[in-house]
Order: sequence, then structure tokens, then C-alpha cells
Amino acid sequence: MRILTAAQLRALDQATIRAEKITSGELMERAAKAFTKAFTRHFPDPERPVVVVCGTGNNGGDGLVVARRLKSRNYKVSVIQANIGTRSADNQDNFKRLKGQGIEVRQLTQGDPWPAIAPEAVVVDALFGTGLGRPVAGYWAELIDYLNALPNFRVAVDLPSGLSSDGPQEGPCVHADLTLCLGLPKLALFAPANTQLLGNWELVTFPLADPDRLHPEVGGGPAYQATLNDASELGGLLKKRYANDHKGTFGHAFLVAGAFGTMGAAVIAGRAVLRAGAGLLTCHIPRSGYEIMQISFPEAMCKVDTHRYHSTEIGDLGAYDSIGIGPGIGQEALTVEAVRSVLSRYERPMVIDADAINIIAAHPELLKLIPKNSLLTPHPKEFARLFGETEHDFARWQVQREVAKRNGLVIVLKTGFTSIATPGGELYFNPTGNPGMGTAGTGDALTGVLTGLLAQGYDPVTAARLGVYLHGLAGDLAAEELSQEFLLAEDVVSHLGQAYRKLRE
Ligand SMILES: NC(=O)C1=CN([C@@H]2O[C@H](COP(=O)(O)OP(=O)(O)OC[C@H]3O[C@@H](n4cnc5c(N)ncnc54)[C@H](OP(=O)(O)O)[C@@H]3O)[C@@H](O)[C@H]2O)[C@H](O)CC1
Ligand SMILES: [K+]
Repeated sequence: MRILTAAQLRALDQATIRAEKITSGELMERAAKAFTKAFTRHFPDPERPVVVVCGTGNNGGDGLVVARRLKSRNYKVSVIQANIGTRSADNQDNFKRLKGQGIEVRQLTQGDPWPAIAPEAVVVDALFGTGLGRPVAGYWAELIDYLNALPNFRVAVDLPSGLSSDGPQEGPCVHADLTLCLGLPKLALFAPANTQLLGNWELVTFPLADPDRLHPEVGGGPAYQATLNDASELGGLLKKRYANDHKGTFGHAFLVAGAFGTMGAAVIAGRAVLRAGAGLLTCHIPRSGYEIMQISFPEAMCKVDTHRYHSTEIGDLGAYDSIGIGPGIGQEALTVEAVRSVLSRYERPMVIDADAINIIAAHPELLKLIPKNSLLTPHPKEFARLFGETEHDFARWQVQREVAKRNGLVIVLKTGFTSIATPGGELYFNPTGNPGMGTAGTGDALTGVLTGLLAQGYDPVTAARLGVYLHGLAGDLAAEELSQEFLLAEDVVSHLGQAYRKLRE
């Protein structure tokens, strides 16, 4: 699913109107109908009052339609009409259509005292959406502050009012508890800095023209900002397994992980390699890790380093279909040389994580040695060490894209909505995963999953998109069963089976 800018979304609306020979009012009706359906799912009790705060653009127009539709479902709904500017045509029409419906409408004009809102009411925020042209200021900014200070539950129509859809946040913004985003996702939904403003968000879909078919009109195509990975597409990318396949078919993965005190990273990553479906796994570990590995993970083969505590000399790499390097390896001088040697000798895409990333950050000349199309999986701090600090999320995505393209790498930036930048210049966002996965070892599990997918012959971009999705979905399924608090990395790994099953459905 494409992520469009506000301007592209406007063009897509127009393209939909032309292609389907509908009016803009009918399109607004579609959007508001879908919103109302989602809203009533969240708030099934019609006795709970709903106050819709409407602006004068089409976001306000959506709000007016939502009020009318909620009223027809017997909700106790009223409207606060903020007279911000000139009403859009569809706003005007829908304002007229409120008459005679028995809906209380309170007008709010600059300078008016703030309207009282009962604390149990759900506030529907329809002041501004994607048409925001500048930071909100003056009286309307104070209205936003007033709404934010209320104890009420706030549901944003499309976006929290005041949120910049395509760039860093400027100015005041409604703090939504729930955002029901209309039609297609906007980039702002994925920015970690916007988490508090958006609350939980959901996409509310309704029939819109396909932006890929209409991209000349929408001004998109390669210029689309990004893509949100969805199950329907990813499910189709899973490889089939055939009766005569065997462990050789599914690849032999090699993992360089663990050191004295961090052998758990090797165990978790190793399990994930095989649970993701690789046929064979060899782990390179320091001598002191040998018993730990063999006992806790008998399915793995071990190559033991000459050093007792660290990996220092890594032998022949020719036999392996994929390599994962980094979890728990530390940054000892001899390990740095071992990493350098692996990077310079291996010629196929590999997975580089954790300490291997920190080693590369400390020795930038290593970046050029990384085999083309390899996967780098930094979290934001590691990303900053590698590629420098950025001012905001949007700038970081830009840098992520540039460095992926320039170096021919797949860069997996691990955030709430992990982003994947490809050598071809695309940016994908992942929708699965939950805060319960912020626990030790889940990153090692991801390294394992990605290494396991590469071993099975998935191309690196598909491996990244699938691996991040499956890892997050396994975490979601585990959290559903066990709670977010309880979650351990091994729970994520042990739910990979269910995640595969669900994705194949
Ligand atoms: N396909 C869909 O998803 C559909 C979504 N729809 C909804 O339409 C809005 C976008 O509507 P639009 O009319 O383009 O814009 P807004 O309603 O968000 O706001 C425009 C009005 O607000 C004024 N404005 C903008 N910034 C400010 C500001 N900082 N201070 C005061 N006033 C501001 C603007 O006035 P200008 O002076 O800038 O011209 C407009 O009056 C989208 O979010 C969805 O909710 C449609 O229903 C169609 C389908
Ligand atoms: K809004």
C-alpha cells in the first residue's frame, strides 16, 4: 500500500472522482461512512455523547457527515462548528444537510469563550486534516490547547489537527488517543516523534483509485514517498515447499555471534535462523561458548574459535548460503579484524547487526567492504553512529534512503514502524510489532530470521520485508497470548510458526 503526500492524495481524490464519475461529495461520503463504521466499532454505546469539532475545510466536512451518520444510528451527537475560514463546497453542502436532523450545532468564532464539553463525551477532532498549510496560530491554536487540556477521549479524523502530514511537526497539534486515518497512509504516521500525537492509529479504507495505475495523474510512480508492507502482498512472496525438498534446498546459514557473557545472543539468533526455515546452521563462537551452544541448541553445528572469549579467526566461508554477523560479538581489536576479514572474503549478501554495526561505525573504511545488497539492521542509535545525527525522523529517512542507494545496501532501521531502504531507492514501512518487543534479544532474533531467509534464497529486499514482518507478527501473536510485559525474545522466536501460518492464509 502506497504512502502518499498530501498533494498526491489530493490528486488521487481528483483521479478517483474522474475515473469513477462520482462527485467530490460522494467521495467525502465514502470516507466519512468508513470512518463512522470504524468509530462505532470502537464506541458501540450510542448513549455515550459524541462532540464533533469541525473546521471549514474537507476535514471539517468529513466531521459533519460523521455527525449526520452517527445521528442516524441514534448516537447522542452534537457539533461544534469552528468558523476558521471560508467553507469548502462539500463542507457547505454537508452543513446544510445537518438541518432538521435534530443535531445541536454550536458556532465558535474567534474570541468566543471555550465551549463546555461533558467529560464523558468522545471528542471527534475534525478541525484540519491534510489541508493544513502552515502551523496553527492564535485563537485556533488556543482551541487546540483547550481540547488537549480536557480529560476527554479524542479521536482524530484522518490526522490529529495541526499535524504535518509530510514533514517534521511545527506548531500546536491535537493529542489524539486514536487516529482513524482515511484512505491511504501518510508519512507522519510512521514518525517516532509523532507517537504521542497520534495515539493508536488505524487505517480506515474505502474505495479509491489505484495510485499505481493512475500515477501519471497523481504525480507518483517512482516519486511515491514510500510503501506500507501489507500481508496480502507479502503472503504472495513466500516460497512454496515441495515434496522432494530437503535441508540442502533450504540453505546452510552461518552465524558469527556471541562472546563470553553474551552467548545468549548466539542462542537466540541461531534458533531464529532455523525457525525461519533455513536447512542447516553453523555457528562460529568463542571456545568458552561451546558447551552452552551445544546443550541449549543441539540443532546447530559449532565452529569454535581459537580464542576462549571472543571470535578472532573465522575460517572458510565458501560453503554458506548466508551469513549473519554481530549479535553479542563485542568490539575487541581481534574481533574487529575478524569482521574485516569476513566482509572482505564473503561475496554474497549477508546480515550485519549489533556489534558488527558498531565496529563498522568505528572503522568507516569497512563500509566499502560490505558485500552488495547486504542487510544492515541498526536501531536509531546505531544508525546515528554509522551515518550521523539527523534533525528529525523525516531527515533520517532521507539519509537512510541515500546511504542505501549509494552503498548498494538494504538498510533496516529498527523503530516502532521499522523502515527498510533498498539499493533501488524504495522505502518500505512495516506494520507489525509492539512495544512488548522492546526487550533483550529481540534484535538478535531478527538477525536470525533475516539470515535464515537469505539462506533459503529469498532476494535481500524480500528477505528484509518478509523477515521484519514475520518477526513483528510473531511478537504480536506472542503478546496476544502472553501480554506485552511478559514477552521474551524466545517467545518471539517460538511464535514464528504461527506467524508463517497466518501470513500464508
Ligand atoms: N481521499 C481521502 O482520504 C479523502 C479525504 N477527505 C478529507 O479531506 C481532508 C483534506 O481537506 P482539505 O479541504 O484539503 O483540507 P483541511 O480540511 O485539512 O483544511 C483546509 C482548510 O483549513 C485552512 N487552513 C489550513 N491551514 C491552516 C492554519 N494553519 N490555520 C488556519 N486555517 C488553516 C485552509 O485555509 P487556507 O487559508 O489554507 O486556504 C482550508 O480552509 C482530509 O484530511 C480528509 O479528512 C475528503 O473527504 C475526500 C476524500
Ligand atoms: K483532524
